[in-house]
Amino acid sequence: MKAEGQKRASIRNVSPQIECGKYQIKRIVDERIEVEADIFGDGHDKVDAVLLYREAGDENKWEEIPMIHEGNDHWSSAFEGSQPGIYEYTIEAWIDHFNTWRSGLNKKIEARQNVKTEILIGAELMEDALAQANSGQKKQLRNWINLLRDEEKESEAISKIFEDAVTNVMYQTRQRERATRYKKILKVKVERKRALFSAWYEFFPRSTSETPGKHGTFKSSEKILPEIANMGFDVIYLPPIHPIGKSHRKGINNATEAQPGDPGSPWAIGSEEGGHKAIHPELGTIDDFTSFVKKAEKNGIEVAIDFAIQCSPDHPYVKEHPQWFKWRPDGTVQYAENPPKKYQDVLPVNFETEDWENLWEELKSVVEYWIDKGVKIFRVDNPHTKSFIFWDWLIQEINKNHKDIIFLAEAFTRPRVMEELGKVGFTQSYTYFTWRNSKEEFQEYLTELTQTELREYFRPNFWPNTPDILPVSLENQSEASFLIRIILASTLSSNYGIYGPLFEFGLNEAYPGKEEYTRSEKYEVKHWDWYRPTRTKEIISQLNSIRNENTALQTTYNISFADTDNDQLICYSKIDKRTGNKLLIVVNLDPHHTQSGWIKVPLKELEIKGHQPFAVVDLLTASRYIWQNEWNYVELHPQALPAHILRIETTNER
Ligand SMILES: O=P(O)(O)O[C@H]1O[C@H](CO)[C@@H](O[C@H]2O[C@H](CO)[C@@H](O)[C@H](O)[C@H]2O)[C@H](O)[C@H]1O
Repeated sequence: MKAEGQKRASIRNVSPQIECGKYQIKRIVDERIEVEADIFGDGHDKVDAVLLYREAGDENKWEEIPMIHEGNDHWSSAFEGSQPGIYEYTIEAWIDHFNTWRSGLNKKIEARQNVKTEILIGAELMEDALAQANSGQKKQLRNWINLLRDEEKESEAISKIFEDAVTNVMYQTRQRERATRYKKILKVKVERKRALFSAWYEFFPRSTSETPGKHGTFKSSEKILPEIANMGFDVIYLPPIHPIGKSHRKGINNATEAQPGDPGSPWAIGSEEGGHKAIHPELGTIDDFTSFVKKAEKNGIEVAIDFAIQCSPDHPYVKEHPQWFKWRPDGTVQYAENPPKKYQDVLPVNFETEDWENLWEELKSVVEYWIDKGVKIFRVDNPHTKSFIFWDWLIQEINKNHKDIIFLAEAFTRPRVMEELGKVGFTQSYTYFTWRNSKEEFQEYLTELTQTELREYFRPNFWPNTPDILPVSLENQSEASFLIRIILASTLSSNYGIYGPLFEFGLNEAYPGKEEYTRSEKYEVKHWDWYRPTRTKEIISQLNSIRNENTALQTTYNISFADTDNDQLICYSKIDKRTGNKLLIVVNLDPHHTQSGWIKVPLKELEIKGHQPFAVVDLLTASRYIWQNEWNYVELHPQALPAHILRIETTNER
C-alpha cells in the first residue's frame, strides 16, 4: 500500500480482549463496551483516534466514535450493541497535523512571536483537506484559506483558526490514508438482558402432585406456576425430563441399588421409552410439556431444561451408536464420575470417538429439538467433563440461528476449567459463592469476578443451595441463615437461583457427613405443600420486586465495597449511573447474634456532598432515615431482618 511507510501512530494494549482476540467478550444489549488503548506517535506530534465498531457480517460498514485522551497516551471510548448478535470492534489512529500545527501556533502567539509563515502553513493544511470535503465544507474551507492568506487580516484569521466550526470541518475532513488500523478485529457477543439479569427457581416436576405418593406431571406442575411467579422468579429450571433408565438405577439416599418402586435419578437419561428427545412418560406427553412452557410464559417465566450428555445403559444411543462409548476389554463401559462423586447409573459419552462428527451433530439436534418446543435456556450438566472444542462449536452453531439461547454451565471444578467454559461461550456459570462465608471472602471473590479479566467472559450465577448441595452455611440452620444467603445472592449478583421449595421451607437436614440433603429428592418423589406460606417466601418476593424496580441490581458489575468497623457487617453500594438509582446494602453475616457498628458511606461515589443531609429508605421495611455524616451507625438483628437494602434518595432532602 502506498501510504504504508508513512504511518506513524502506534496502538498498543487494547482492551478488552481475551487471549489476543481468540475469544469473544460478553455484554448484553445496551450495556457499554468500554474500549481502551495506549495510542501515541513518534516525536511530539499530536495523535487522534477513533473506535470503530459494526455488527459482524456487515463488512466495511464501520460506525465511528471519537476516542478521548485520558492522559499519559492512554485513550478510551465506548459503544453498545443495540440487538443480540456478534459485534466487531477495532481502533484507528493517526497523526493529527492540524491540531499539532494549531497548538504550535498558539504557543508562538503566547510568546508574541511572528506567526506570518505559520498561518500560511495552516492555509496549506486546509487546502489538503479540500480533497475529503463535501461541497458545503469546500466552500467554508476556501473562505478560510483566503482569510489566512490575506496579510491585512491576520488577527481575524487567528481568531477564526480557533473557532469550533474550523475544528469540526478539519476533523471531519482529516486524511485517513496514513492512519494506523489496529492489527486485530476484536469480537463481543451481545446477548439479551436475561443473560445478565435473571432469578432462577429449580424444582422437580415429579414432586408436584396434590396426592401424596403420586408422581407429579407437567399438568400438576402448571398449577404451582402462579406460586412461583408470586415469588418473582423469571426462570424455572427443571432437572432432566427424559425417560429414566432401569439398569443400575439408584435408590433412596444415593443407594447403588434401587428398591421396587424407586423412581431413579432423572439424570440417568434414557430407557426403552426413548432418550434425550423423549419425555419421561410419568411426567406426561410432549404436548403437556409445550403447554407447560406456554403457561409458564403467561406467568412471566421462561422454562430452562437440563442438557446432560450422558446415558443410562438403557439409552437407545448405547445400542444404536456403541461407537460413542469407550468399551473396556470386558465388554462394559466405565460409569461416569465427577470425582469424588460416582454416577454408577450412567455411562459417559466418549468425546474422543472416531465418529465425533456424527456425535456432535446428534447433540446439536437435541438442543434444536427443544428449542423447537419453546425452550431458550439450557442448564448444562457437568460441561467440564465434555470437550471444550465441542462446546465452542455447539454454542456458535446454535447461536447462528438462535441468538437468544442461554447456556448455564453447571461446573463446580477447578478455576481454570470453569474459566475456559466461559471463554468458549457459556452465557452464565455456577460459582463458588455457595462456599464463601466471611466478609473478606465475599469481597475478594466479587472483586475477582468483577474487576479482573473474568468480567469480560464469566457471568456468575449465585446459588445458595442446589439439589446436590446443602452447604454448611444452611445445614441445621434457622431462617436467619436462609435470609442472609438469599439476600447476599440476589444483591451481590444480578443472576441468582434457588432450589425450592426446600429453600423457602428452610429444610436443613444433611445426609450424615455430607454437604447434601438427606432423603434427597434426586432419588424420590416428594410431596410438598407448595402453598404453605413462609416468611422466607415473603422476603424472596420482596427481594425479587426490589431487583425489578431498582436497575442498580440488574448488573453484577457495579459493586463497590464500603468500609465497616465490624467484620460481621458487610456493606456495598450498587449504582446505576444511567437511571440515577443508588443503593447501599448492609448485611449481618452472623445468623445468631445482633451485630452493630459503623459503616462508611461512599459519599463521593453516591454524589452526596459532605455534611449535607441525605435520606435513605430501607426497601425491606420502608423505614426512612436522614443521615448527615460519612460514618453511620447500623444495628441488625438476624431474627428480625439481617439486612438493610437502602435506597439513597435525593440529597438535601429532609
Ligand atoms: O456432578 P455434579 O455434582 O456437578 O452434579 C450434576 O451432575 C450429576 C451427574 O449428572 C447429577 O447427579 C445425579 O445424577 C446421577 C446420574 O443419575 C446420579 O448418579 C447421582 O447420584 C445424582 O446425584 C447431579 O444431580 C447434577 O447436578
